[in-house]
Amino acid sequence: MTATALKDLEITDLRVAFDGFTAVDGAALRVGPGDLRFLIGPNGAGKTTLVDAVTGLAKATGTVRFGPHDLLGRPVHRIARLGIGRTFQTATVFENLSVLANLDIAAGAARRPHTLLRRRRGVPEEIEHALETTGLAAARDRQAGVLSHGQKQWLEIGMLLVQNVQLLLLDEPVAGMSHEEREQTGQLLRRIGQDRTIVVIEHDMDFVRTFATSVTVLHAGRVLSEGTVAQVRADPRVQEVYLGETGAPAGADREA
Ligand SMILES: Nc1ncnc2c1ncn2[C@@H]1O[C@H](COP(=O)(O)OP(=O)(O)OP(=O)(O)O)[C@@H](O)[C@H]1O
Repeated sequence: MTATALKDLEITDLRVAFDGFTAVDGAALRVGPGDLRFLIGPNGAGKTTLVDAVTGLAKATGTVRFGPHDLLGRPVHRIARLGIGRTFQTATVFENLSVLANLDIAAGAARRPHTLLRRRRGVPEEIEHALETTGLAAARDRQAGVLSHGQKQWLEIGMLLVQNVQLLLLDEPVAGMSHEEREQTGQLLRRIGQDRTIVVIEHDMDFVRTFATSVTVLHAGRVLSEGTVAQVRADPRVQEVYLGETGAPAGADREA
């Protein structure tokens, strides 16, 4: 297996059912590092459920592999230990703690017990690096609760970076962000996506157009179309169920 394939996410025939309702119905996709993949589609298409299945939160059948590892059937914490992390639509940071403390706790989850016991002087290198990468270096001593919406999302991404996450699944990271924050988030994803595998669920088509290198369109739990932004926008099936001829999402309650 090549170094790149070691970080490939490969999903085949994925199915998730809730009480007889099939939310993901045979979805398949493959994505590797350096490819900023966006997962788009109407409300209820199964995007979040697909990510839940990859991260162990939803019971699924089919296969989900990350590099050499089969993920289905593994508990959430074991999947996390394989270097797989996600963010949710609402950032989950410790609001009463500083940015630095949040990163330290996240890094602690990935440290070995003997390293945890050792007294540490200064800020560990991986935390310093995450502060720089996410643009939060100047905000390191601020309480997470007073950060802007965008900064909280970046902190959450930073918390994944210090855990050395190699596959990131992000659920609508720019929802509620200012234009400038969106731009900064896109640049951040480009930076960290060079050597990590990233899948972003997104409704904001301006953001998708600017930053996606490839797009998977999900509809009714299946992959309807896949390709570059231009290719999926030109696909009549995508126009019919989601984007329309103007490229604006239909059937999504958030506007681009
Ligand atoms: N725990 C659950 N129990 C029952 N049905 C669920 C559950 N989670 C999701 N569903 C249903 O599965 C379908 C897919 O939901 P999902 O949240 O994955 O869609 P989505 O594409 O992420 O939508 P959105 O863009 O609105 O976030 C929906 O019809 C939803 O109501």
